[in-house]
Amino acid sequence: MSANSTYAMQPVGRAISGVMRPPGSKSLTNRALVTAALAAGTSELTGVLHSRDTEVMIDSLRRLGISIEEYTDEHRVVVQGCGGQIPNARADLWLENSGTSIRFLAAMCALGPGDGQPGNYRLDGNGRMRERPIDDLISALGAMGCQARCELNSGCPPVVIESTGLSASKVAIRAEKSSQFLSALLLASPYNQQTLQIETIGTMVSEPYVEMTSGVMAAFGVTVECPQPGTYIVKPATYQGIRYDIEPDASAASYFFAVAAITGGEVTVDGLNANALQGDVMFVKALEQMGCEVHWGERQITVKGHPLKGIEIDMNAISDTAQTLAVVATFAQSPTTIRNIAHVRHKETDRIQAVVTELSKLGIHAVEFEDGMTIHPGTPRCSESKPALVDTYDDHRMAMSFALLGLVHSGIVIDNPGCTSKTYPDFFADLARLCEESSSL
Ligand SMILES: O=C(O)C1=C[C@@H](OP(=O)(O)O)[C@@H](O)[C@H](O)C1
Ligand SMILES: C=C(OP(=O)(O)O)C(=O)O
Repeated sequence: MSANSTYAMQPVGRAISGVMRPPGSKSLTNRALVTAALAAGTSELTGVLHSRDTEVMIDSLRRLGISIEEYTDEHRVVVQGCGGQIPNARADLWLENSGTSIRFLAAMCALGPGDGQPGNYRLDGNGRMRERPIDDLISALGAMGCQARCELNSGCPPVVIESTGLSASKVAIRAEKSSQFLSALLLASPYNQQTLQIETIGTMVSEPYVEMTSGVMAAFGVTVECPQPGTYIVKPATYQGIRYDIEPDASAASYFFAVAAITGGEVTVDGLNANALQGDVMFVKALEQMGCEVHWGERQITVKGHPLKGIEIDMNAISDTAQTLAVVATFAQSPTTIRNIAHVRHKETDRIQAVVTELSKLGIHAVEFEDGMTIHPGTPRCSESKPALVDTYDDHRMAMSFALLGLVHSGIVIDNPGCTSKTYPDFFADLARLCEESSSL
């Protein structure tokens, strides 16, 4: 799909049922790539996501001198770890608009080449990335003994890191804008020269992602102690190369669960369960509150759609699914209010503003407030003969969530559908396949 194309959705006119397996988790793929790159020995990662966010990570790790073999058709990569000593002392890295990549790699670069010589690295991204904050992480890395700065003094990328390594016993990090700053520090922390105590300042957002980070680190042999909320202790250690299997992406799964919710069908997502490392599996609890039936299996989760009622919900912990829920909310019998997601204004776009703007353009009543939005039930003011173009703001989650509207209502056209390549290049093909297979059930 070219950047300028559009995708005209076709309403399905019936309940959609079926089984889906979304591609591998972006968050787990990018964590596992970093831990495998820093490990001693070889790692084999399976269930890997191949998308722009993981491509920029892999390309950057290679520029740092890490050897990575990709077997794209098998969703598998083999990584030769560097044991914590970055092979190349200089590199220019392009992270496009991948928050996980730029933040995790900034902390990794701060480890330097490990031979006493300074490493010199520059990390940059696209126009939107240059508006996404990173200064809280840069300050923490600076306090741990490296020269780290935002090149344009904007608090955002580009970032320049000069470092001979990290050595600190204690560091504080703000995690009110993004949990990725803390995750980045944790991922690099086993190679800090002393036992490191990290304290978070302020109220942390997106907390399940920090547990995910500890979970991946544990799989590669490093323990994160958490003696009390907001305190993390990591001892000097070396990740050990392993074979590691990545779960399907739970945020991507939210679109398929939503299909069941809005069409009254039954959709099963394979490869996820209540023990998943991804907090976003809990999106189905929001659907349950709205009236859906949820079955938690050992290796799958099923959502069955029923008439929906509006809810009040705090989505701080699962904010990547807030746009999905906002679209589902238009199908409910009463309004839904989503709160405590002010941090989503710093993502691929200002997601609160984008959702409210696009719903309002469609004639659906939606109200924006500082940390969330209220969505009223409604039907888009468009039809086959009078289609409506939904702006997606180069945000994959705007495209994937607003596509749902077009499964039920006529005339929904998604602008720049190719933006899903950030995390889910085959999204529209997979959605069409689910609908086709459902008709033959
Ligand atoms: O650590 C991660 O893998 C992520 C953390 C979240 O970001 P914030 O912590 O910035 O909310 C989430 O939105 C993002 O898609 C992935
Ligand atoms: C916010 C997202 O990504 P990132 O922060 O990794 O760019 C996302 O995938 O929704």
